[in-house]
Parts: sequence; C-alpha cells; structure tokens
Amino acid sequence: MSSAATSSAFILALTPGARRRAPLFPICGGASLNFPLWAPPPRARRDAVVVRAEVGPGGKDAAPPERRTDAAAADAEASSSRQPRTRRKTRDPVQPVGRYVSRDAAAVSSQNGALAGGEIKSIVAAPPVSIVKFEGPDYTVILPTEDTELRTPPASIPKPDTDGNAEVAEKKRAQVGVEEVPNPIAAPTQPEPSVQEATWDFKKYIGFDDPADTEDDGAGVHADASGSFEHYEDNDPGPLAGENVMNVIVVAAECSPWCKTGKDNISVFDFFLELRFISGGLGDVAGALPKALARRGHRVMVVVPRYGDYAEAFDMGITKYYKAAGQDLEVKYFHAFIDGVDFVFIDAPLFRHRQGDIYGGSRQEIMKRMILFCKVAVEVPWHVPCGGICYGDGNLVFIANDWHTALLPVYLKAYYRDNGVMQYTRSVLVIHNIAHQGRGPVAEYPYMDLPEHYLQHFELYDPVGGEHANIFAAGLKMADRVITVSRGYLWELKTVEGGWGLHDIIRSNDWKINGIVNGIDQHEWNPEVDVHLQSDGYTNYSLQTLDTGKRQCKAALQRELGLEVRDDVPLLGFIGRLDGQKGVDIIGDAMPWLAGQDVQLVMLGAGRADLERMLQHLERSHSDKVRGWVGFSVPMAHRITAGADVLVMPSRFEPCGLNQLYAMAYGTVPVVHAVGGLRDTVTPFDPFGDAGLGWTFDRAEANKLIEALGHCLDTYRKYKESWKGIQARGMSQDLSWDHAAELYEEVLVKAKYQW
Ligand SMILES: Nc1ncnc2c1ncn2[C@@H]1O[C@H](COP(=O)(O)OP(=O)(O)O[C@H]2O[C@H](CO)[C@@H](O)[C@H](O)[C@H]2O)[C@@H](O)[C@H]1O
Repeated sequence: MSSAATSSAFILALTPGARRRAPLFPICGGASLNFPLWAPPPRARRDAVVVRAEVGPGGKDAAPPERRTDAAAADAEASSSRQPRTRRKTRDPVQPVGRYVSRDAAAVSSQNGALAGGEIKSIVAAPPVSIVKFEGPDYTVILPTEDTELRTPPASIPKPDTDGNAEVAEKKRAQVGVEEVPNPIAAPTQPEPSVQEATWDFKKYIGFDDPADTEDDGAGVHADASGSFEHYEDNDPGPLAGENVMNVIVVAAECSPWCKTGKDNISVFDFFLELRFISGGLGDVAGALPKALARRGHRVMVVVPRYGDYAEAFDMGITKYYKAAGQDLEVKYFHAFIDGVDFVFIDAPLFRHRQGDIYGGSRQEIMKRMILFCKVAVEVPWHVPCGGICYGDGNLVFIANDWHTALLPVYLKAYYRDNGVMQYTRSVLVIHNIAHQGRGPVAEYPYMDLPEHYLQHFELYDPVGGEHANIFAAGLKMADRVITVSRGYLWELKTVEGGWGLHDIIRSNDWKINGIVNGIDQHEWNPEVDVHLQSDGYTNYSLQTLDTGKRQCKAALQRELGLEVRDDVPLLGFIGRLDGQKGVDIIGDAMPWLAGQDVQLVMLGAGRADLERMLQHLERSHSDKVRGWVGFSVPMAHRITAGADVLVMPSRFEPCGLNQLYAMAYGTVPVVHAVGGLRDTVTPFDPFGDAGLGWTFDRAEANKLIEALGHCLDTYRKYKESWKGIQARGMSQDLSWDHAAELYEEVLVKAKYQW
C-alpha cells in the first residue's frame, strides 16, 4: 500500500452520521523487518550507566520535591501573589535566564523544592560534582551518546573558533549591551553561570528602546542602594508576562519562512503506517508563535533542522557528536537573531540538502533524523550560547510539536530528569495533527536509545494497526503539558474517530491538555502590508479600502490566471495540501453543480498524485472557469487569499486551520466543513441577527458543500450589505498571535509549577 493510499484510508468524516471510510492500518508483526540502513545499536556496557552523586538543588541529595496537584499549585501561586510584593527595580523584575531571582519568585520556587532553606542559588546546568558508576539494572540503559561531554551539563560557554563567529559574538555582546558577558572567544576560564544570568536584560536583548536607560542608570543604582525604586515602578511596567517570564525553546521540524512544506513528494512504498507528515501549518506556527512569546518578555529560541543554506544564519563554531540509530553523527549549530527570537538551526549530514523534501526518505530514515534532532535539541540550552549566554536548564520549558519532536519529552525524562538533572525544565507537546504519529514496529525500539522499561510508554495495540511502537503516544504521556490547536479538535481527539488510536491516552491525560486556537502572523498575513500584493497589478488594502482594494486584487488574480476579468462573478478559492484531510476531492465531486453556476474557481495545492491529476483535469474540462495550480507557491497563496471572494475548506478533519483565518483577515468569506478548528473559528452567518463570519456545513460531502455554497452565492449576489457585513466582521477580529501567546503562557506556567 502506498503512503498516499494509507493516508486516504485513514480519512474519516467526523460529523455525526458521517460515512466512515474504513481506517486501515496495514497489519504488521514488525519483528521480521529488515533494516539495511541501520546497524544494530551496540550493547550498552554495564558500566555505561551514570548517576550523579551530588547534584544541585532538587537533585538526589536535596529534599524530595513535594508532589503537588494542580489545585495545590494554584493555591501556592495565589498565596504567593497575595504576599506583599518586594519592592524592586521593575526594569528587570524577573531574570528570565535560568534562575529565580526575585524574592517573590524565590518564595514560589522554594515551595516546589527548588530553593531549600530559602537560599537563592543558580540552577543553571549545575555540573555534578562527581559521577558514580553502579551496577546496571536488568534492562539495558543506552546513554544519549558515547561523548561523555554530552552526559555532563557544561558550566562553560562553548568557544566559537572562527573569525566570523567572533564577529557574531561581538555583535551579540553589543546587542546585549552588558560588559560582564564573557567573551566567548577569549575567555579561557569558565564563567560562573550565576554571573552570566545576572547580566541578562531581556529588553536590551530583544531591542526594546528604552531611552531613559542611560540617564536612569545612576539613579537606578542609587535607588537600589537606598531601597527606593519608585520612579522605575512608575515608568516601566516590565514584561507583559510579569513574573512568569521564562526561557522557552520551541522545537519543530519546520519553520517558516526557511522551511515550510505543503507537498509530499515521496513515492517510496511505505510498508508500515504513516510517518510522513507534510505540513505548512506547523511551519507557520513555529515561525510566528515564538515572536509573540518574545513580545511578552520571554527569552525565546526556536530549534529547527538546517535543511538548506539559510543566509540569515551564521555558524556558531560549535561541534558536538551524537549517536542516532547506532551511528556517530557530527552536529553543528547555526544561529540567527530575528524579531527578538533566537533561531538555532541544527546542521547535520542527515538534514543537509533536504530543503525541498524535508519529510522525504524511507520511514526509518525519517525516524533516524527525528531521533537525532530530539537528542540534539534537548541539550541545546547547555551548548548554544545565544547572545553569548546559554539558556541553561532552570526556568526552562520546551515546546515540542507533533510526533517529529515527541521524543524530546521522553529524552528529557529518561536521560535527565530521572537522573536528577534538568529538574526545573519542563516540556509541553503541541498536537497539530494526530493523524501522523511516528508508528513503527516494536523491533525498532532499540534505535531510540531508551531504557527498556520505557518501551511500555510506546507500545500500543489497535485492531487495525496491530502491535506497534508509537512515538506520539510516548510523547503525550511524558510531556508535562499538552496543547492542541483548538478546543473543537481537543474534543474530537477523545473520540474513537478523531483520536486515531490515541483517544484513550488523550482521555486519560485530559487533565493536562488545553485547546488553543492558532493566531496569524500579522507581518506575513496582513493585506495592508502583504509584500505579495505589491506588484503585478495587486494592491495592499485595509478594511477602509476593502471595496477598491479587493476589486483590484481580484482583477489582477483573474489576469494572472488567464480567467475572464469580471468583477461580478464570484471567485472561489481553495489552498491546501492535496490529501484526504483537506477534502479537495469533495470539490471535485461538486464540480458538475459548480459547472452550472456563474462562478470562477482556483485551486492551489500539491500532494497526492491522483488529486494533482484531478486538479489538472478539472482545469482542462472547465477551462473557462477553473484553474488548478499544482505546486507550492507562497505568493500565489497570498494572492488567492486576497483576490478570491470565497475560500472553500471542505476538510474532513482540521485541527485548527490557518487558511480560514487568513481568509477572514483579507475580507474573503470562508465556507467550511464545521469540524475541529474550523467550527471554532467560523461562526455561521445569521441573516436575521446580521452576525457570523461565513458558512458551515455539517458533513464532508458534496451535497452539503453545495448547499452551503448555494446560500453563500445567493448572499453574494443579492444581499450586498450582508456580504459587506460578513467581510467587515472577519477583518475586524483580533486574530493575532498575541492573544494565543498569552494562553500558551498560562500553560507554560502550569507546567513550571507542576511536579
Ligand atoms: N500549495 C501551497 N502553496 C502555498 N502555500 C500552501 C500550499 N499548501 C498549503 N499552503 C500553506 O500552508 C499552510 C497550511 O496551513 P494548514 O492550517 O492547512 O496546516 P496543515 O494542515 O498543513 O497543518 C496542521 O497544523 C496546522 C497548524 O497548527 C493546523 O492549522 C492544521 O489544522 C493542521 O492540519 C498555510 O499557510 C497555507 O497557505
């Protein structure tokens, strides 16, 4: 069975009474598989197991942290916030790097065992004083790497070794604007982590203008001495996140604009279940959410593989070695600092030259890449001195995304937290799409380099897939918190149809899962500044200029596509991956009806070969009104969003959906299957109350789509004022990431105080 066929076999219509297309996992015993690419991992030496005899606070020797329920944590938070606030310099109310410094924060921290005895200590990657070997348990423990350096959190900042990196480091030092930052080139000695942390000033780092800074310095110091910071408190509210400021590392397999894909161009026979995940949406989120979190004052990094040669990113001059599937692999780190976010690109032979095909290769190859990526990513806060300063592992939370990085929470726990290291690091796993889970035969488990007793977290049986190892399942269990991209999708995940075999795990972990709708990047997707609307007859527009602006974009789109240039004909658009999920075939089924309508239709997408052929066929058969653009074109996606009157999204399931959000921001009216995030974000038009944002239909079927489109076209043609109302309401919403980032922050804080 081909991957595409496997994929389509999974497709389910989630609405009540929907015809269920039999989900079909190929049955696989797994054990008989041949893996020519991988050598079996070496047997772990008995003495290869390490434990740290003396670790920092919260480690083995510290008093065991009290396990707290959510309610207890909430109480503790509430009571800590009720305490009289210590007067302090609000310019830097909380140090985001690696330790709790404010007394308020210290009070909270001490409750969870971080600061026993009220003593404030750095908890950044405190190296163990000694390493004790002990007899291994019954199971084999495979350490992340043979490189001992990687088993021990370094107290030092790695030393860039090229001139180019020296320059970059200098620039960073200037950005940070702090004299005490150790020079990563010259410093032969290892600076104390606490010194590094004390110098951190997130506002300087992310480029907030604070002209009063220099003037106030003396006063600030003086005030510090006298104990009065009154004028600071008046003038400087501090970060939006307040005392919740954290170090956040977003780990994703793709990130817009460097790598984002909408095409599965692999035709290799895929024996066992879905591994390939083609996205686009994930890339959008990984590119935008971190910036919104940084705007709230968090120190934020994105870790992503380096698939190509990205002009913005510079080699940091750090080399490490990691083991993936029995092979030692060299890893380098590239860095760019953009919009307040550190983007760290992981360079390794496995990732190189994959730019056009980031989920390409055999299932084992993809899994090997993700194993390597997660092992590297979890240690990035120790090894990568962004702006001269490592993030450290205190006050740190990882945000992993989808199955590709679901191993990160597992490695974090199995390698470190189980061994008393990274005690203050948390992981949050985001489900963008549960349909892709990283399934594989149990026989492949050893390649993940985990203790044997962790296998139980991976093992899953379902009637259609049989016995297998499931990476997403393990990630969901190990993550401190889980987020999915809409409340509607969260509900669906708990159903047999929507959970794709993981519904039981989702249900039993319900307490730690939140649904948060994605935002949109308002630099990228904003008709007022959209760079793709600045040529070829297109134009930028706003709500005020919607009428003329949209008319001009529509005419430009019709011209560019070779359609008749007419303002009165409704122009329908579709953008998305061509697979079963997005339901483009339902548009195909509705084509006979559409052909009888005075409409134009443009569809942009890439993916399954049969669906690509369908697009081409529809264009050939209805060349006067249909265009089927096969390919991945970001400019065309923007232009369709601006030039179309209606965006059609007949997705069979849609965790969140971004295109309907983009459409509404551009005054383009969505017609969607009411499922997942589409149901959450597109309120049906109510002609009596003059409310609503578009049209919805309750089954992923052509007749239902036709019915909804019929109402939509009727309103377009006959009720212009109502139409304008729908457009205006769509454009007036706050769809920015800022709101979503605030909700993410609440989850990060819950994770932070969770034991
Ligand atoms: N041929 C093409 N040319 C140009 N651009 C194209 C394109 N095909 C797709 N795109 C773009 O890729 C993005 C896809 O966004 P979706 O919300 O459809 O995400 P996707 O389903 O991939 O991911 C998953 O993750 C996201 C993020 O959480 C969820 O919204 C979603 O429901 C879930 O399935 C959009 O920006 C879209 O414009």
